[in-house]
Amino acid sequence: MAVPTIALYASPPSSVCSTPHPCQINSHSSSDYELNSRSSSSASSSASPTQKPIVGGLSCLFSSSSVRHSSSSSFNSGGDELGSLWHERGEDLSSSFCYSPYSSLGSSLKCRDQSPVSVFQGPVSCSSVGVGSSRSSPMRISRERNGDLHLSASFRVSKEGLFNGFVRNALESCLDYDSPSFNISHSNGDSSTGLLDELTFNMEGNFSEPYVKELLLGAQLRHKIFYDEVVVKAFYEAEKAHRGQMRASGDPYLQHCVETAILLAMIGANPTVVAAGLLHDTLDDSFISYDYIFGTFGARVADLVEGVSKLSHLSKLARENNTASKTVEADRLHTMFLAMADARAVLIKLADRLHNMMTLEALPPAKQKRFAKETLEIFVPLANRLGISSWKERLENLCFKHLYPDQHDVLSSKLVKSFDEARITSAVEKLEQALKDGAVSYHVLSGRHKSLYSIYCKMIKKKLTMDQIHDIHGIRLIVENEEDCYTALNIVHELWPEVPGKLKDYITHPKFNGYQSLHTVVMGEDMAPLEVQIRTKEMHLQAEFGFAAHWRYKEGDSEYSSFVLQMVEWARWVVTWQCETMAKEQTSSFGDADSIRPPCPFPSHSDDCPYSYTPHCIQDGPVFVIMIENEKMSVQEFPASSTVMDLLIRVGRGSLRWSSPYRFPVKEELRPRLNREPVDDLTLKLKMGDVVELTPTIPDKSLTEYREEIQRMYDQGRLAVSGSGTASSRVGWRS
Ligand SMILES: Nc1nc2c(ncn2[C@@H]2O[C@H](COP(=O)(O)OP(=O)(O)OP(=O)(O)O)[C@@H](O)[C@H]2O)c(=O)[nH]1
Ligand SMILES: Nc1ncnc2c1ncn2[C@@H]1O[C@H](COP(=O)(O)OP(=O)(O)OP(=O)(O)O)[C@@H](O)[C@H]1O
Repeated sequence: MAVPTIALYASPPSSVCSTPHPCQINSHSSSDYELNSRSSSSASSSASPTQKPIVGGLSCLFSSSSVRHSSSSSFNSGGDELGSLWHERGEDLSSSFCYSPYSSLGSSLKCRDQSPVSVFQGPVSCSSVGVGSSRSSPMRISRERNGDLHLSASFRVSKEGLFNGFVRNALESCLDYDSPSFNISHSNGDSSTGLLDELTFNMEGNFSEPYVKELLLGAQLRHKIFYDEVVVKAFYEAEKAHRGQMRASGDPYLQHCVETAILLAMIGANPTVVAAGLLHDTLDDSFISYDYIFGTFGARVADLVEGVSKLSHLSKLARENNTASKTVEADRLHTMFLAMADARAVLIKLADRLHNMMTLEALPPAKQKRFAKETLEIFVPLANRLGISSWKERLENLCFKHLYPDQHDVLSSKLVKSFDEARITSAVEKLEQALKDGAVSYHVLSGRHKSLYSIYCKMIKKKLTMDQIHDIHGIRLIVENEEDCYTALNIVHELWPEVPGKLKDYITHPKFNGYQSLHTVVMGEDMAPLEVQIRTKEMHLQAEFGFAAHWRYKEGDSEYSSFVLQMVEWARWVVTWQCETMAKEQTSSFGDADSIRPPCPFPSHSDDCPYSYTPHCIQDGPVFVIMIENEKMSVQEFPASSTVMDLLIRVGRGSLRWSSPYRFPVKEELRPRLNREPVDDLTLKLKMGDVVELTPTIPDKSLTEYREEIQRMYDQGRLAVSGSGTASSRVGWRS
């Protein structure tokens, strides 16, 4: 059988996988990589596990046909062109896998009342187990030291164990994030429960179409948060706002809002965030105003929706200007996204994009590629930095599929044979028993499949065939102390034969970034390679949050300012806090958090704490602003307290003509615009995420004068008006 090769011609972002962009490697160059796989045609028809539609929490979504609403019209979102999409498949290939050691356990896990889960990338993650064999969710597996195997719940256990101390302290400093169900801010800054009364309304009769009710009931089946009064009310408002609007697929626009909100609920977002998720497009795409949302839901929801709208605007600007294709600017963009908006607005934007990517099929191929490229450049790094590994992997895999369909098909067909969920499950069980026998206690024992895109990047980066990648199946063990690491390593090597030359002792010889862990590769079941990582909880914290944080490791050799690091760290805390606290009722029964208390409590780290951050870094850190000059967009970095004048000076427009109070351009058209408003005061301080537009350089005449001149020319007959055509085609120069 002919061995297909991967043609390498497109570009994953260097900022995410520190892999050379495939586009930097010529197609069919010497670095073509053999996959030893079946042909891509057979790939596409085979039932690859990688081709299972992976929908995370969406696996038990009601079928779109049940809510299909016939209309041929489509609505184009203002904030994000993708807003006009919806595809009834609603799900797509992801190389995240759901594997369940006990099928009965797996099938018994219902999506209903899905517990919120932490969003952190880490040894374990979860989302609901698919209902029905063909729909599985991204999933990792873990075992606690008490031996209980957890699927969704296990995630909570490990994170609770590792981070509860941080979270508990974070709670005290982040009261701002309380659910509006209990605490809604009024415009005067007061908080009260007064609005709750207003929120009570009769759902019956509010919905003009039966599908609307079905949508809500479907969401409620998926997650109990959709019974929350604020969420139901947001659903109702979103329905009113988007009534009659359709996606390109012909499905109701509301469905996209609901699915975005479900994605958020599945990672543990609270009612405020889920409500904002439902309303996320209303400012851009409907008659609803900020004030209305503010008055109806309070400041928190309104600010989040506004934050998402701003992010949509910026991402559209970036997409149109291809800004994020430049590494430095992309990096600034990512930081700006995190810094300018509440991290939860970024979460909502990510959920919105994930659902849009899952339904990309409705767009023409050229647009699919454009959005996939932007997603890889902007949104995947954001998900990576926030530590939402399940979304990151799904976004990556979807981008991979649209940007490099041939490579994707080849690789996924190969993986039909390689991925073996049961292999990891059985390895986890075997090691667990051996650890018990050897009296080695542990905090977390977890396993994961490497994602399709991650495998692809690694093949390219290291010039490997797929068979040479040894960590497609991996398990990770977190133990109490260093001694246990080595004891556990011996146990692993007694269980399975070691692959020579693959043992790495980063405990005795830490990596330059401080990363510590023991790595070994063994020949596991069926003599397939299995990577085992063993570390202590402190080493793990360092690997997740410290200098050796996984997101930085994945982004490669980029240099980050301390500001960038602080922003990312802060955003990660906020997001984790958000999701952890929402799971309070779930977490109480799990784990002994105190046994793994982090070195110092969040948010007041000690000076030398490796996980420290400065909460108010925004005030001293640089400011990133979007500058649009001659219709070109760039992301500029300025020191704190810089003004509009500083920006003008940088671009060579800070001449006396601009700065003198007497010679400030009188004409509005000639003034720089700050967030769409003409600037009167050039000493205005720039803020993170500001958009500064510079008008075309017209040295002496204002646009008004030009208009007057054109009018004069017209009056003098130098401008001809043709007798036919549309208004826009009627005026032309007469030679
Ligand atoms: N967080 C974090 N994880 C790391 C770091 N370095 C390595 N890892 C993890 O350890 C795994 C294997 O790293 P190594 O044993 O050094 O292997 P390698 O030389 O990069 O290449 P392979 O052996 O081909 O995987 C990676 O896939 C990561 O999961 C780091 O600096 N930070
Ligand atoms: N052996 C393992 N057991 C459990 N989780 C792992 C293991 N190796 C990596 N992970 C986790 O799996 C997630 C996905 O990692 P991924 O496989 O994409 O990259 P990586 O293994 O960290 O790096 P690379 O591709 O450079 O080898 C990360 O959260 C990572 O920490």
